[in-house]
Amino acid sequence: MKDKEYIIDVDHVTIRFNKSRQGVDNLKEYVIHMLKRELLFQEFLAVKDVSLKVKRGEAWGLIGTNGSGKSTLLKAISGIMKPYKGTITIRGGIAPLIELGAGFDANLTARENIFMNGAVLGHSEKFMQEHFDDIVDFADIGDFLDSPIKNYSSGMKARLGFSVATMVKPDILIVDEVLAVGDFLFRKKCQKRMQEMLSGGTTLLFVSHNLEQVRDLCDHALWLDKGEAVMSGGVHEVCDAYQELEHDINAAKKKKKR
Ligand SMILES: Nc1ncnc2c1ncn2[C@@H]1O[C@H](COP(=O)(O)OP(=O)(O)OP(=O)(O)O)[C@@H](O)[C@H]1O
Repeated sequence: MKDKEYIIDVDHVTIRFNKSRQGVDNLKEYVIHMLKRELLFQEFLAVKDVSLKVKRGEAWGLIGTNGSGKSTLLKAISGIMKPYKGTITIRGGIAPLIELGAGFDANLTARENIFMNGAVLGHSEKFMQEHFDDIVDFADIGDFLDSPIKNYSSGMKARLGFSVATMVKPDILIVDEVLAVGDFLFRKKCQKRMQEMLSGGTTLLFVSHNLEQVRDLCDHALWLDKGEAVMSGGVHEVCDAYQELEHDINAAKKKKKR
């Protein structure tokens, strides 16, 4: 297959952070530490030499324990951060739903935020007016439409974010754990909308600790552990292997406690 047929092509990507040993709270402290040469660069690789080739219309689940690099990889795919090594090629438009409330101004109301988000996404006011009722209906935020977002619960923020991001069918939808805060009914509603988008040809990258949801929605999975790709392939094969290991670790912990 020619590489061009991949809508997302992550090729041997490494992402590096600086974990300096000193906690620095302000510029004065920074200068003092720097002068004392205490502020050493401490390299930390959150993603190590990971490749991920996704074809148009595929749905990939990213799984792994806390801190395994899932969100960091998604941020790099969304263009929020640059890889230290390797390349990422994206052939389509992305709707990233990565951090709760990202893209919203906490001091503005939901109504104002919907229009502001639309403008950021390049939609006209007329277009937003046409879609406004659908967005509000799906988010089901009712009486809070004219309250500032800072007064919203995390579930309400997730509803609004999901509703805005999926208003127009994107080529690629990235959903990172934001649905975890939504209630059961809302999660079901989102799952249905994601399934409809998948049937319509959207490509999905989905991070969740809920493996049942991953199995339901995705056809492929990538398992990350401490930044490394442990396994990638069919969703059931990868989830089975991951759950087997989880089961073994829990059994070993129980044995140790006895
Ligand atoms: N801005 C940052 N600076 C330094 N280290 C970071 C930064 N962002 C993430 N990390 C570190 O990178 C590692 C991977 O984090 P990441 O959020 O990608 O993991 P994750 O698999 O999404 O975890 P979770 O399941 O808990 O959401 C963690 O050890 C985290 O502490």
